[in-house]
Amino acid sequence: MTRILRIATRKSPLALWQSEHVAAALRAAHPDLQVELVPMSTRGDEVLDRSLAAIGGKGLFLKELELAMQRGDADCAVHSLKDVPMELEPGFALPAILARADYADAFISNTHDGIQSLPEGAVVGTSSLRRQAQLRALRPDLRLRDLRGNVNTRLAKLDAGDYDAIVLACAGLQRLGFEARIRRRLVAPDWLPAPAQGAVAVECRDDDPATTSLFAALDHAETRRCVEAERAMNRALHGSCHVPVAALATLDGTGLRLDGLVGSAADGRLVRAGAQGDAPDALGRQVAAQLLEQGAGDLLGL
Ligand SMILES: NCc1[nH]cc(CCC(=O)O)c1CC(=O)O
Repeated sequence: MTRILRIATRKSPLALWQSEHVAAALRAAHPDLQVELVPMSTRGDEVLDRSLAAIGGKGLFLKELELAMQRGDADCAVHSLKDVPMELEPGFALPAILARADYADAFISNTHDGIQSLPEGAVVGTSSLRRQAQLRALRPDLRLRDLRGNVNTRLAKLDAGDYDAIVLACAGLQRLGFEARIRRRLVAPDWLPAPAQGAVAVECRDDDPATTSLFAALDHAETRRCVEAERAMNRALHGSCHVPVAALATLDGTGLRLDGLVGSAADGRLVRAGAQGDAPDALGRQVAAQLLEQGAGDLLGL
């Protein structure tokens, strides 16, 4: 009998793209498997009039999908890993982390080439405290305005003239065919992405070995090592995707390198740290300790 595997997914164009991407990889790895999407709405999608930081609560984009898995209405869920809380809900696991796409943030504008060439007092749209802190550090004069909604909505608000520029993740833009809108990739040393940005993860119940085993073929070991280091750093800072914490781990012949920063969205103060190592978890905790030594706790209100 062919097994049917149901993937719970949010309904945004990006979430659907990512879930289709996972479905295609699953079908390729398991030709007999019948894969279906179960599109659902989450609280993070529905509450658009307040910033995510203001709504608070972890896992705003996950809860409804997890309930569907617990009810047995879906076997797994697909997420942008950067939206997944550092501590998973008990009873769940991440059986696959797919190969990372572009990790960088993108500067997007119809009129300007980069952050430094924006005119004095220009209006930049982003609701991310991490992006706000880094913008303030580079350009204290900018006027930062909230910008919520899915990628397509945010681009439409830029085009409507509400902002001089906005900042979005390159990965989402590339996945949705908007690569041409990227005016500049924002990269180190000036700029770091969110922990796990650009990585897609599959979540399932941890008591479901039949589903878990299907995903072994999709897991990308190098990406997993990098995002584990980034998430371990954020976890040690008690971070979520709604705090001004940025991190990027890279792998080369000599091992892992992790760079992190913590900032203040209010005044643009930033503290930075970086180290090399082999064990992702220990490296993440080491860089977090260095950040705390330099005063990150004050910036995070710890
Ligand atoms: N918080 C929203 C979110 N979650 C994941 C992505 C796309 C990038 C990714 O896969 O990491 C985005 C949009 C954005 O930040 O521009």
